[in-house]
Amino acid sequence: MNKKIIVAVDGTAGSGKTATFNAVAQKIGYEFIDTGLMYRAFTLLCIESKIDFSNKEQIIDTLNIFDFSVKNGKPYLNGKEVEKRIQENDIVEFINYVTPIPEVRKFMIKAQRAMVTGGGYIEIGRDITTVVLPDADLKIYLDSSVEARAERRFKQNKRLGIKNNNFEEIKNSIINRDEQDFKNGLKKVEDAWLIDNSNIPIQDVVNMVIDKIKELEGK
Ligand SMILES: Nc1ncnc2c1ncn2[C@@H]1O[C@H](COP(=O)(O)OP(=O)(O)OP(=O)(O)O)[C@@H](O)[C@H]1O
Ligand SMILES: Nc1ccn([C@@H]2O[C@H](COP(=O)(O)O)[C@@H](O)[C@H]2O)c(=O)n1
Repeated sequence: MNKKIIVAVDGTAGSGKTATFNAVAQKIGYEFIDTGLMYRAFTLLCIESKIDFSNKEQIIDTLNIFDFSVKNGKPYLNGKEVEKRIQENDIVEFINYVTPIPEVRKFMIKAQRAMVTGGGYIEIGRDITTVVLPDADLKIYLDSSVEARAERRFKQNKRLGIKNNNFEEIKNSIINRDEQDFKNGLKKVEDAWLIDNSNIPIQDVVNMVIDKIKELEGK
């Protein structure tokens, strides 16, 4: 019986981490953890709590009332399902106030590490290969051009009926999030497999990754 492994994935905003690795996890029977949902849900809680985002102490204090869970693949904030809400534009507008705060990252990293209790997990984010799961069996860094990412997000927002869907605003938002993510430590580590999917259909990326996981399971 092949042994399931731990897969850690980092990558730039909108590069396709969720769509690609959710599909991989479903096809091979792995648990899928999207750590970005936690940061988005926490940012929503800060918005709903009407805190002053320039006041770090208020953001840190909000951790005390932050209860996050995933049920049937959907994110829940303090018992309320928030899957579509946390993809709205105001989340991205405020998230860069939240993600650089060490106390917030420490809280999230502890929770994200505890979710992976052995083989059979795929965890995605910005600091998974570097901080959360540095000993993962397979590390992947997913990237695409800014143009490709903006185009995809624009089309995705249209499909989801997200309000105020503007291509240039999306492109600038991606550039700003990249800038903050790199400041927060996003990088391709030496032992990570770089996949640039700018011109690779998602299904081909899914198949490439599954082949690699199967190879490593058999070792
Ligand atoms: N290889 C690909 N070719 C074309 N479109 C893709 C590819 N991979 C993903 N997409 C599409 O790009 C969009 C963004 O993908 P996704 O939301 O999975 O990115 P992400 O990295 O998880 O984003 P975020 O960092 O904001 O959470 C989705 O519409 C997805 O279907
Ligand atoms: N491990 C992580 C995951 C995410 N972030 C920040 O949260 C933002 C939202 O994440 P998405 O994957 O849904 O885009 C993201 O832009 C990062 O700034 C993080 O810092 N660490």
